[in-house]
Amino acid sequence: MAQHEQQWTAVDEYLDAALVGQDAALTAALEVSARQGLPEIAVTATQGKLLHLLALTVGARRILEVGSLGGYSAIWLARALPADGRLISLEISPAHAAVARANLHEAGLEKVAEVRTGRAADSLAELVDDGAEPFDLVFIDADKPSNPEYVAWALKLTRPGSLIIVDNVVRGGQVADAQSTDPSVLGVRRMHELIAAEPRMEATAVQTVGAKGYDGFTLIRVTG
Ligand SMILES: C[S@@+](CC[C@H](N)C(=O)[O-])C[C@H]1O[C@@H](n2cnc3c(N)ncnc32)[C@H](O)[C@@H]1O
Ligand SMILES: [Mg+2]
Repeated sequence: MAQHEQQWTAVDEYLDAALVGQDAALTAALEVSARQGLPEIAVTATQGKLLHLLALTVGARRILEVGSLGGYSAIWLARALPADGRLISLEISPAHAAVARANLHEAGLEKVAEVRTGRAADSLAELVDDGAEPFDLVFIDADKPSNPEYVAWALKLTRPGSLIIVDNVVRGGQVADAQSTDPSVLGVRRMHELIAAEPRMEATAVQTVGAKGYDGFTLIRVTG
């Protein structure tokens, strides 16, 4: 690991200890996910807590997540919901979805959180067809080439004032490379073009470093 990456990880460890703390359900969720062979690509603890605090700050009652993996970020988000709130998380892999459901159950969140298996594009279309109530917060963290599509669906499934958060938009800095042919970089760049051209969205992005490397979030407020 390069020296700056060691430092980012050390700072994440310090921040976890200083501000986040240990949590049995979240630790267990990561342990179970690793044991089941899921890739270690969940958000970090400091990022999970950021999602949690943002959901509390917008008073989210309904949260939509695209990309569950083992349910780690879903636990952080669902814990911000009131008792009658709802989190729907979309996951293509039946194996990942099963781990996420078990982890949400172990965290005592099975009454508010649901994992739907299938291609997110299909599940999102179903939510629109079913006339789902608008979501207050959407967290997009699945296959990056589909980001433009996911943001377009999220706009249909939210209301003015909703917050949409997209993970992994910096990609180690590759996002700034206009010549990149990487499908994930292209997905993020096209998503930003779509947002910039959409009068019903206002957005910014933050670059992040930490235990999971150099990346970032795009934050979108739905304005109309
Ligand atoms: C980065 S992981 C999600 C991490 C999770 N949000 C967390 O931080 O704990 C991305 C997930 O998206 C899922 N995924 C990939 N393509 C998908 C698709 N087309 N529809 C739904 N889920 C998809 C993957 O199987 C994987 O579990
Ligand atoms: Mg991510």
